[in-house]
Amino acid sequence: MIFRRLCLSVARSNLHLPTFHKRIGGQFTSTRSSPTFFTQSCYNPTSQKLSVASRFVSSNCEMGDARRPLAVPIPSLDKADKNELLRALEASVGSSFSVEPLRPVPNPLIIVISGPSGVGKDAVIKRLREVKDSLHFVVTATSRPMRPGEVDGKDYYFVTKEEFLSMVEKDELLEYALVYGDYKGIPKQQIREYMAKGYDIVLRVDIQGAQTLRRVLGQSAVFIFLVAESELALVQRLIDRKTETKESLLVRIATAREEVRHVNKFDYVVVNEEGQLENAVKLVESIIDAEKAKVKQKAAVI
Ligand SMILES: Nc1ncnc2c1ncn2[C@@H]1O[C@H](COP(=O)(O)OP(=O)(O)OP(=O)(O)O)[C@@H](O)[C@H]1O
Repeated sequence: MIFRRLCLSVARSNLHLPTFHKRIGGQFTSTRSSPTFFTQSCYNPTSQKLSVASRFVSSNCEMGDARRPLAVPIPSLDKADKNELLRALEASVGSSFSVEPLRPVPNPLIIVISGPSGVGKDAVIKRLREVKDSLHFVVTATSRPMRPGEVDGKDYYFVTKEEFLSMVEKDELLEYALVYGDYKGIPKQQIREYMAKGYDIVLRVDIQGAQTLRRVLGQSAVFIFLVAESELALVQRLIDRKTETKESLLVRIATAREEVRHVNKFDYVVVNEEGQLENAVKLVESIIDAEKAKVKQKAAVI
């Protein structure tokens, strides 16, 4: 009888080998252990007897797999050495504890930062650059003249109108627009390259650009609308920047009035309050962190 039971155990164990999960190149694979690797026994609470199928897993247990008490002795928790305890627990549950991250690898994220002229998009991005290193800030191509202090290839790619139109022709831009008489556009190749390296991508666009990107990317990107605490604060900021003529100042103010109405097309709104740049940056960081922690990840394809 005992011999028959042992044979049954052995035969069944070949169908119920413990499965070990390994991750190779971002994919999960399952590997079955060799039947000689594993030792487990089964406790029969009714008879108080142990039936041991040495060196094999027995599927002949009468209790649920996860909760059944096992014959592998677990040392006392307050006295045992941690490694010894871990080994005993592994033997009891039937597999070694994996060091693979339990969180799935997050997809690269595209973050679109937009808002009216003068609200502080550049200022927020400049600070984000300093505090968060997993981000790639896409360098926009523009046909507008360089402002004092700006660096070609860092702040923008400064190109002529002809060069810009040639990029449009070759479909090299994700989005482009004519803004206050100058072209601005986002090179696709740069995004692809950095997403492939695992970076999250930050795009800085005006409202017009954000609307186009929403059409192109839909819900596959995160859209953040930056606002000042009031219209007055925004105008004062533009005046203080001293980059505008009287005419362009008036155009920017009129445009800003229209633009704030588009806030409901964005996913998040962040107030960049006077003297509180740091708070705005922190909120943008938190938005990115929360998006990266989402179970259902966005998956942008450029
Ligand atoms: N929280 C803040 N408090 C005070 N000043 C700020 C704040 N944020 C930005 N500024 C200043 O406001 C001015 C406008 O900011 P910035 O140039 O970053 O705006 P922008 O949205 O990028 O404008 P544009 O779209 O016209 O390029 C700058 O002089 C900047 O230093």
